[in-house]
Amino acid sequence: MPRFAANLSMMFTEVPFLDRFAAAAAAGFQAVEFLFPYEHPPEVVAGKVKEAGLSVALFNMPPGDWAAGERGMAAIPGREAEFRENVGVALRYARALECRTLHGMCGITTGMDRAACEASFVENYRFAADALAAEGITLVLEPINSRNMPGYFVAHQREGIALIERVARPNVSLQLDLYHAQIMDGDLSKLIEALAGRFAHVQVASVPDRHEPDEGELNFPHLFAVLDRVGYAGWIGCEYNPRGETTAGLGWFTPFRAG
Ligand SMILES: O=C(O)C(=O)[C@@H](O)CO
Ligand SMILES: [Mg+2]
Repeated sequence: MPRFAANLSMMFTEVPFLDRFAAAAAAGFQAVEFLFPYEHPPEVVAGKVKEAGLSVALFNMPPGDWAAGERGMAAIPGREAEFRENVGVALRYARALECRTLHGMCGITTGMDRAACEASFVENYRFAADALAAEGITLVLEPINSRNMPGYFVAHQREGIALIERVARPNVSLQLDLYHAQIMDGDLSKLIEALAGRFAHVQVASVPDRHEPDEGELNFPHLFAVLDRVGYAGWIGCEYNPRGETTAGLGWFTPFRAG
């Protein structure tokens, strides 16, 4: 049975960030994920998580200057000191939120020397993985489609796997976002089977419009069954932009609600 985490950066945006935890719980979610919690102190976010009785499935390490177009720095040569400092920041939040999976965004690497970017990525991910291992935290790498994020360091799932193999740390894994995977790779049933055991987090949204997983070119009941069949027992993040009001679009979730 798939287990879904509401993505609070995209869902329940009718209310301020700190109120989205209660809204997700009221809608029947038992877990949440979000991009960045850093505008609020860790203990404040942790209080909201606790009050709502939720688990935090995933969040991202600080990405640099998001408003200026930065999308992480794990693969940006020259930004190693900042990346490493951010490991400490993310770790403080992960401890407070009891979150065991962190996504380290890599950056836009257009025009940069690929070998230098890969070398920086491997060293940065090793550093982060070693720091997080002591806390039982897994670091995940997410390939992101080149239509929504042109120039992002990694766009294809198998490219992500090859990079993870180079990092060679047991607590580094793939974040399999089926929205990006469909756009860049396709053949999702076989892809999930081929990657089974090598992804630690899954995300979903319809393709091409990134809405609820009940429309578009993907057959979600089938894909959820494939994830079950290959033994994936982790969270599935609902990283979609609701078509309208968030709760009005949750019909697809009714069969999966707990209780
Ligand atoms: O865009 C996505 O997909 C994500 O999962 C984000 O964490 C990265 O922008
Ligand atoms: Mg994603």
